[in-house]
Amino acid sequence: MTQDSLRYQSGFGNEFATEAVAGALPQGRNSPQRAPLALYAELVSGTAFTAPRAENRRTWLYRRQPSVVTGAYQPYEQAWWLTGAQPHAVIPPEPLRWAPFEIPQEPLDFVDGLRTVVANGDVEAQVGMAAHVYLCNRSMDRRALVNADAEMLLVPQQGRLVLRTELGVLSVRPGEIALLPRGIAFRVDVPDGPSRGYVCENYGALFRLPELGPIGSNGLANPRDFQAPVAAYEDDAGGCEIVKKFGGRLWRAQMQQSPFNVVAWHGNLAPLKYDTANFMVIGSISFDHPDPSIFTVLTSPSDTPGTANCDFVIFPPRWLVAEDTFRPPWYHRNVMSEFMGLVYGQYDAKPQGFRPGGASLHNCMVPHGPDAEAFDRASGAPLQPQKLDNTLAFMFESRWRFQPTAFALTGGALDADYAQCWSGLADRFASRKT
Ligand SMILES: O=C(O)Cc1cc(O)ccc1O
Ligand SMILES: [Fe+2]
Repeated sequence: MTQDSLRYQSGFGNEFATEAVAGALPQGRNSPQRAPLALYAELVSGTAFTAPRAENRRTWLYRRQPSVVTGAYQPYEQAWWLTGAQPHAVIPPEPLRWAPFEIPQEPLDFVDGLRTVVANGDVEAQVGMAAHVYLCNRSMDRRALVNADAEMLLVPQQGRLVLRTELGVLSVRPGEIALLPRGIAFRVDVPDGPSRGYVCENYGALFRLPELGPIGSNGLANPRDFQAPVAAYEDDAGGCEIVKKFGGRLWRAQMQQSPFNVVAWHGNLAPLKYDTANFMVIGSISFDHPDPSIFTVLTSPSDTPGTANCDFVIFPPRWLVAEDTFRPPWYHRNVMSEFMGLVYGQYDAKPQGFRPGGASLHNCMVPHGPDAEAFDRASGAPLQPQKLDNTLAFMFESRWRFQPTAFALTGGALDADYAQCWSGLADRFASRKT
């Protein structure tokens, strides 16, 4: 499947309607006595039936066989994919950083190549999230993944992904992201070979676009730039292994048919892709460095207003024009916890040690900010308009502290010298000058 052959429908949370075969969608009702073309109707809901209308998400599928034909499940071993906070975990109280996570040589697909870096919350309480990396070098072969625990936000860093989902196909390259609803089967193909990226597994409320407040009715991520697939089904009857994440464990079952057998669907719960190049960036045009919340692409709210279960924030190419201002991020300690990754280029607060494919973690109240080199450069730079170009960093920000996993702490990528990047920040208090 080439990128160009794919068609998409536009809009975040829109009521989509799509059929791969004309006449497959029932008209005027969802569940006629006999669905057209002898298809089975199946409803999948992403919110409670009684969720407020503005938040309600569900989709009707018209398929060759309903999902119930999947047989019994057996446990599936994947020791690297972890879920939620562990009761007695010890969380280092200092800033952490990781070198680019290496893609192993051994054959690994998306499921087997997933490595949890940090996690928080409780999947049973539908609270919290995990940040993973995927490190894979082959496509999922006759295998589909169903995550009943969470929706998944994919941030490719190396290599394009072709995501075949029950609702159709998305092609997602680095710089783009994909949002896959809880419970919808998908397969990940890696046409470029060794592939790496980040995953936010969101156990909480569905990601949505942030309120715009005084920004008005336009800006940041515009709804129409989100793209949903059109219905597409496989004819293949060669069988398929379903790997299911359910209650923090993985399970497998063998299906005789492909789960990608949906001929038509309609509704507002759909996989989506989004090109971050379409993000309309707001910034300071006078002075001071604004809070990074202006860069929020998607937010998963918690039950406390304005205090997210998870915000997905990007730091895309943009102009810096603020006058009499230290332009990179200020030194700070935040109540929210920050997991960051870099898709490409350099991040202005950490021009060196933070590298594409790596990550950093600044948990609740852990002090951080520009390294000494960035501080010195930005303190003395002439404040001409400056384009921060060829760069894309991002942050998963959560109200819940992140626990790094054993893979994160002992897997070889941890940067033992991270704190050294601030050691050059000497006390230069002017009154001590002679
Ligand atoms: O720590 C970071 O690099 C992320 C970040 C960026 C910014 O511009 C302001 C605050 C913040 O936490
Ligand atoms: Fe920060």
